[in-house]
Amino acid sequence: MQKNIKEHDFKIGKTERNAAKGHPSFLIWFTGLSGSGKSTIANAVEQELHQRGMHTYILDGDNIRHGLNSDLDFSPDSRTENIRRIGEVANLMVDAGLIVLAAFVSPYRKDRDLVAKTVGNGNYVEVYVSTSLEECERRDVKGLYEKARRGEIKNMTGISAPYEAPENPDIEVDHTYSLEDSVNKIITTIENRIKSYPHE
Ligand SMILES: Nc1ncnc2c1ncn2[C@@H]1O[C@H](COP(=O)(O)OS(=O)(=O)O)[C@@H](OP(=O)(O)O)[C@H]1O
Ligand SMILES: Nc1ncnc2c1ncn2[C@@H]1O[C@H](COP(=O)(O)OP(=O)(O)O)[C@@H](O)[C@H]1O
Repeated sequence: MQKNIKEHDFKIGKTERNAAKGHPSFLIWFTGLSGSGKSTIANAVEQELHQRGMHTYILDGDNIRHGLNSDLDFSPDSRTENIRRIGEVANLMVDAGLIVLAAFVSPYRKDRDLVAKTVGNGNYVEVYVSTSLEECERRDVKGLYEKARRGEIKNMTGISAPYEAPENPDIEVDHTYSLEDSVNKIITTIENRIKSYPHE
């Protein structure tokens, strides 16, 4: 499909852009059930990074499922395509020099693995928000679980569609963590990650 396409050798690359911004760029991927806290935690982590002068961007359902992926539903194939496209977008943003925070249910392990491969494993930090289904249902932020239990929503993750938990996430937080504790745990890991990058 991609025959006859040759990449141009541009002179300004990720290395130059990271040097200009003063920090490395990578992807922080939040996965977990609906209502587990992905967006809330990603938002708080972004605020913390922003305060430290870092260049960030959040990808989540609001800016992706209403726009780029508005043609996709919640069937298994659509979810896979949703995550594949998001991985490609995140890769461009990481290449552009941003610390990207992505908050998606992303229920399939193979799809998350593809994202990690797309951005490069060294540029992928997986955060598993492992809040239990029971707690997510208790919160029922959007009323989706109640509808799913009534059979009004098909393919609801955790009820009538699968969620494959990460086997080896870089970070795991759940509802026993306060928001502040979750943010601190993630920021500590990110800071260590940044220190381990070669100074460019
Ligand atoms: N069937 C079903 N299953 C799960 N979630 C559903 C469903 N229908 C709608 N929603 C709402 O859509 C949000 C999940 O979208 P994602 O793009 O993150 O899903 S996925 O990664 O493609 O599985 C999810 O948002 P969050 O609550 O922010 O996770 C839900 O609000
Ligand atoms: N410790 C916590 N960490 C994150 N969110 C929490 C916590 N305790 C309660 N919440 C609430 O749970 C809900 C999580 O919703 P949201 O962040 O939209 O989840 P998701 O993006 O995974 O669907 C929010 O209303 C948030 O205020």
